[in-house]
Formats: sequence, C-alpha cells, structure tokens
Amino acid sequence: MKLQLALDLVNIPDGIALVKEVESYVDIVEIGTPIVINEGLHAVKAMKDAFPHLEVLADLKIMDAGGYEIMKAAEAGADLVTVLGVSNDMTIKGAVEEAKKQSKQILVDMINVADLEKRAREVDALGVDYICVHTGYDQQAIGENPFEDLLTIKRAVTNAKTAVAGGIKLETLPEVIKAAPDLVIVGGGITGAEDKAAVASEIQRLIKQG
Ligand SMILES: O=C([C@H](O)CO)[C@H](O)[C@H](O)COP(=O)(O)O
Repeated sequence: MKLQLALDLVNIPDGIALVKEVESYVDIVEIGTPIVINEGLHAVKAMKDAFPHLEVLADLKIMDAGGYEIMKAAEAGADLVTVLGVSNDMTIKGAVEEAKKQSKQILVDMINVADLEKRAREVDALGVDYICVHTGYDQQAIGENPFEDLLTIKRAVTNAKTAVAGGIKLETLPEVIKAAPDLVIVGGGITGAEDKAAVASEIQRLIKQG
C-alpha cells in the first residue's frame, strides 16, 4: 500500500516547502487540479526537479484528447496522470497507449461515475494502472465519503490496482486500510494538520502495518 500526498490549495514554493516536511513518509506527490489550473504543468516540473526520488502525479482529470494530454504531462515529468472514468473509452484507450509509450502510469478517477461497479469492470479491461474511487470536495461538503465505493471496486477490479481519495484523515484511515487498497490519497488530512510531519509519519506507519 502506497501513500500519495495531494497538494491542492498551495502555490509552487509553498508546495515544495510542504513536501520537504513530509518527503520521507510519502511515495507519490500529487499536483492537484487547482494547482494545475493556477500554475500550469510548470508545477509538475518544479516538483519533479525538487524531488526526483519521489513519484509525481499530475491530477489533470483528463476528459478528452487523452493521448495528447498525457504526452504534455509526460514532457513536464509526471510519472502518473489522472483520466476521468466518465470519459469515453476512446479517450482512456488513447491515454493508456501514450502512457505505455512514455513508460508512465494512468490513474482513472471514478468521481461522479453513476454505475461504479459496471464502469470499474469496463475501465479495468482498458489496461489502466489504477482505478480510484473519489469523493470530491463538493460531495465531502454534504457528508459523503469514499469507503463504500472502495469496497465496490475491490469486488469489481481484477487487473488494475485500486486507490481511494476524498477527505481521508488519520482518524478514518483504519476503515480504509481494512479494505486494502493499493494506494491511499490524503490531501487536507496532512496539509491541514498543525504538525504535518507527525501526521504523515503516523499515516505511513499505519499503512505499512496494513
Ligand atoms: O482531487 C482532489 C480534489 O478533487 C481537488 O482537486 C483532491 O486532491 C482529493 O480529494 C484529495 O484531497 P482531500 O480530499 O483533501 O484528501
């Protein structure tokens, strides 16, 4: 089980300073969609240049032109890139093909997919690396969480690795770990903590313990 730190509400210098505090506890650093909107793919390059030993995920939430957008993220140094599960199969296939060419990985974000089990099976057959259940900020605001959805994709997915995101905190981590995803994504649960290193270290300890 790996730990991904999601950076969403920071600029590049603050993001780099934050990662310095927790770099020994995380496997992947996510450049979140809001950062990409604010700063562009330069943020991905800056993070990869600062931490070449960490994997960097570009949360582009690709919806169309999969091959082209993966190519641009790869040029910026991303190791993993997100594509939306609600996209057309052709978009996901194009993304997978380009990612394989560039030795990169695709994480499909299942945010807002209506029939999760059915779509997870379909996406799994397209050769993606990760399938991720995700309760977005707007759904978190009305009290939703991704725990049931994680159990659903664990049943449906046989090829891809599984991932989970959306409001995960140290207190709710044990419920996530019980379902044994391959990747746990934590944003505000670490970035909003007073002692970020202590929280990230404890999350890593619990994840490694399994
Ligand atoms: O993908 C995300 C969100 O849609 C904003 O782009 C977040 O990175 C993801 O939800 C993880 O962050 P937390 O919910 O704060 O853990």
